[in-house]
Amino acid sequence: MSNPIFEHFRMLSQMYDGKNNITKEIVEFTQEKSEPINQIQKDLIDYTNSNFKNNFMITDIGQNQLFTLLLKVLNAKKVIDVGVYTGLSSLSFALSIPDDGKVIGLDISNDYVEVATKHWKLANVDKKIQLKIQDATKSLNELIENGESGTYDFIFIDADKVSYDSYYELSLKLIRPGGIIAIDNVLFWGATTIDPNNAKPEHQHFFANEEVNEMINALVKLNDKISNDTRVIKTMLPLSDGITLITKK
Ligand SMILES: C[S@@+](CC[C@H](N)C(=O)[O-])C[C@H]1O[C@@H](n2cnc3c(N)ncnc32)[C@H](O)[C@@H]1O
Repeated sequence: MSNPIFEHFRMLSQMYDGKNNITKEIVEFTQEKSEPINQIQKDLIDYTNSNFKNNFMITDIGQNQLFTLLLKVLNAKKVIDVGVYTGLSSLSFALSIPDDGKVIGLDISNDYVEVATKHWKLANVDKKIQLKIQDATKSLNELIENGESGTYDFIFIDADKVSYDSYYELSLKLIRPGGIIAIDNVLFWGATTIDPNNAKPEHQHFFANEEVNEMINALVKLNDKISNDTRVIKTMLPLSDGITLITKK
């Protein structure tokens, strides 16, 4: 897998390892002091890190600890995972919901299904996860057409950045009153906080790739839209690569 965009992302993720001026040691400290993840979650992280060059895509431990807490508080039974990858977020969701709960996992790629399902089976939660492999916008529209609007407790958005606005609008339809939508990568290694026209020389690398630029633009627009969106209550957390939590008014 020598996709040039992956190499660019790898460089960015290495440069911004101590994200948001919080050192790696501090981040690890917060994770150690939080609800522990289980051995299968740890194995899945290790397996992904050792076997996939695009391992920067996996959610981190702190995010999954947050999901565990939020799902318990919400008494969640129905969850949508928009962007499954090797299956960590779906695994965390499935572990946090009751036996009759369900996680709808949406991904466009078959490349990671085997790894994901293997770990879901090992954790004995595979029956709670329903995977749909096609464009996530199409899947979200299908859920709406199936009459599932207003029935989901939690929706995590972590797939194609340029499509985030569509995911957001469709999620607003699918989420129940009091449910939470979580949007990942809202900081994008800090790029969304920088004005490209006044970027310092050390930040120029963010805008050096057209495809990455398109993603940054989409995220900047969505961050602005959500911050002015009177339909919702929101909070942007500098956790991991930035995560915005949203509930409908
Ligand atoms: C950042 S990863 C998700 C990480 C995952 N949530 C985790 O916990 O590790 C993004 C995923 O979105 C998928 N993806 C990209 N474009 C998509 C699209 N248009 N529809 C559905 N999935 C898409 C990719 O195949 C990739 O697996």
